[in-house]
Amino acid sequence: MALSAAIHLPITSPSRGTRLNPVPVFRSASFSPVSYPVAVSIHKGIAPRVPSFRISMALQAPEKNLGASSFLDRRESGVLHFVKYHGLGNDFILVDNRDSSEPRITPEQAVKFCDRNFGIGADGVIFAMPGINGTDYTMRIFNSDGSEPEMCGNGVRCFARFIAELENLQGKHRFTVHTGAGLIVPEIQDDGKVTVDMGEPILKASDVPTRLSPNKGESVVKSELEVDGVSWDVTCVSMGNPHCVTFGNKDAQNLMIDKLNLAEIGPKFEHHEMFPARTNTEFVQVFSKSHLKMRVWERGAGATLACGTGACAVVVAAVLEGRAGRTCTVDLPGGPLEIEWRETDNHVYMTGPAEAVFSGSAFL
Ligand SMILES: N[C@@H](CCC[C@H](N)C(=O)O)C(=O)O
Repeated sequence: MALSAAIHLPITSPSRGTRLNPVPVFRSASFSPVSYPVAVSIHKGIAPRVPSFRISMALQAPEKNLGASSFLDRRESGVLHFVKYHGLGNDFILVDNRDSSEPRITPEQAVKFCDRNFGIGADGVIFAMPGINGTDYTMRIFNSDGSEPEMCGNGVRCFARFIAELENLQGKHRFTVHTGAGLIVPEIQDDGKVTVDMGEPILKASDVPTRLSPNKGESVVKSELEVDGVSWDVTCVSMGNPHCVTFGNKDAQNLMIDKLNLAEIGPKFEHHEMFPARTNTEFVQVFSKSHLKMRVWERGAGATLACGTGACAVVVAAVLEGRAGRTCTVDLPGGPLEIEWRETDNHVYMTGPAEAVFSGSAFL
């Protein structure tokens, strides 16, 4: 006998301040001889303002003896609850790790979860951990290749929004976050955007690190770097993580960045012998003293739609090369970031969006 089944897929939009304790996507199914609601919660729309809607449909299901302990219940013990966020398309799996200073998953598992075909799909996994040295929280991140970078600009904006949801905070909020790049201070604005005090850029060549010889004090500014038979002009900046910024090469003084074959040239910069810790690379086009456009090849993640630390490094490099002022809009494939390298404290400030996309549970 076939049963009539009503399936409701509530795609909810909790109001601002709804606790976002990651909840499993899959819940047990309860059955009766006549109809059964299957509560498959797709936690889409964690962020406010995402419209909620409901899908109902009827289907014919074969009669089965599905007891209280279903396959999905049994798998509950071996799952990772997560929330997926993005900052201008640079996307991350956020994990509530506030009860432990050990990441809940290994770098190898992070590689699997970041896979866009065989996993959840992301540029990295970010762990929200207890603070140390008097900070509110610690942020750690694994790139999609499993390596662990010191910092992530778009990631820390997502991190701030994630913490606000976990802690049920509303409106303007500021956190102190310990990272591999030291103290980072994100502040959620009234409009939901996040402004981050990214600290001071590091310019000393050996600290970036780069093996290129310093040519401006201890820094490397508009130096020649041979990549694949082409001589590029590069400036090396660390925002806690290493960046190599280029505005052109000997053949093309002003890059037309849309024409670049990033997948071909990017890895050659990333693995260049002049960068002992590998590097992120930004290719930049200047529209005006306050408007730049960049594409990025990220260390450990490849071509991404945005890179926050990269946009900061680009403005620092543009100022050092005399191409731009200290306050710029930087266009990235995923959208714009506002960057200021403040003269008074030498800190770089980044402002941009961060959005929750969905929550779920992944099998470990
Ligand atoms: N996308 C990030 C940077 C993430 C780390 C980077 N891939 C590295 O290895 O340094 C950002 O927004 O800053």
